[in-house]
Amino acid sequence: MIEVEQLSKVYGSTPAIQDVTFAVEPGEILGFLGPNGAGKTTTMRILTGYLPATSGSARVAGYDVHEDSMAVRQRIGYLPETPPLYPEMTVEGFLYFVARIKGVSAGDRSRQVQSALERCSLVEKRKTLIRKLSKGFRQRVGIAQAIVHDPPAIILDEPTVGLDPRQIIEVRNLIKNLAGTHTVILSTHILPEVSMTCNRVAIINRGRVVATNSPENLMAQLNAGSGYELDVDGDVNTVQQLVQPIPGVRLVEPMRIEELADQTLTPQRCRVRVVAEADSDPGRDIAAAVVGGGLGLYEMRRTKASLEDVFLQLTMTEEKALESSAETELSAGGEAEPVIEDAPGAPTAVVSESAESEEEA
Ligand SMILES: Nc1ncnc2c1ncn2[C@@H]1O[C@H](COP(=O)(O)OP(=O)(O)OP(=O)(O)O)[C@@H](O)[C@H]1O
Repeated sequence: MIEVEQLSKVYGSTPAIQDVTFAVEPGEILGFLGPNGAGKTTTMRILTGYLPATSGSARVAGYDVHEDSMAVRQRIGYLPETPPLYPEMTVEGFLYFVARIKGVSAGDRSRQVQSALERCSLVEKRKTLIRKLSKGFRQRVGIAQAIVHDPPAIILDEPTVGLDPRQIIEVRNLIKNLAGTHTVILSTHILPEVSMTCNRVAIINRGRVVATNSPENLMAQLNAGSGYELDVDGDVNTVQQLVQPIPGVRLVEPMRIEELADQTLTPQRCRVRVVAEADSDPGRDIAAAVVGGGLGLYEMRRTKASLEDVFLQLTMTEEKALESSAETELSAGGEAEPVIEDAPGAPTAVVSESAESEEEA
């Protein structure tokens, strides 16, 4: 349904994405996952026909996004990070308006608008002015405008940013319900969003796709190690100095505030996550190092490898490879790092030779 091959975009002299290749099968939800600035929005905007690529090709339902951009726009629903809503229109009036400009025939409009209202749980708000809606409801209107013309493909860019936890659950359920009847790309930097909503994930880092697969296969493919969570009477730096050198330890990092169930931390106490190398079990040595270093160990528990571990492993692998490739290039002109992909890439026609900045199609 969606095929992206060797897609690149250069802004001025800055490459935003390079040789991005992936495919999304009909009915599938693909999580497009990457840190800030990785190139997600650039890829989504090329796919939706709003931005020309510098090279490579992308097709939606068989139509080239550059050559047949009108056909693509009719077959794709797009929720940008900031949905383009008209605040002075009612929800229903806005959806009728979008249906009309997306080419839904007059005879079908009423049925399609009603269907979008129902799918997005907006029936009770149909007569409400958009400016009077909460952010969560506005996001639903954003999704409703993306699906009102019943497109086979839907692209959602960071659909849950800024929502409260209850709204996040509702929007994720709504997205899951689109699977099967629609092909969805969900662009996000939120890892749990991908595990909860998507059957496949493409990880993008620094403009390059570094892996595409199901989350489970990615973990198996990379043989990601398990890990530990530690609650320590000591500061993070000291824990890192004690634990990082232990054989079998890949990474020691502080846990983020939102992952912590309580707020009992003081400057003298920290929680850290330790990611272990595959096929290693350094738990005993970690406990001994912490206690032997004079720190109190309140709690230590095993954790299973997560998508986050895979993400860290992939992005760290690439950063290390980039560093070593830069070093090699300085001395001898070396090769770039390998990437892990299940979709074979093939060189394709150049879409546009221009290296423009900030322009739109
Ligand atoms: N119009 C532009 N002109 C110049 N550079 C740009 C432009 N838009 C994006 N970039 C650069 O291209 C790279 C990719 O940006 P992009 O917005 O696609 O990333 P992203 O993964 O969507 O990030 P975020 O999650 O922060 O939105 C970044 O380095 C960004 O600074």
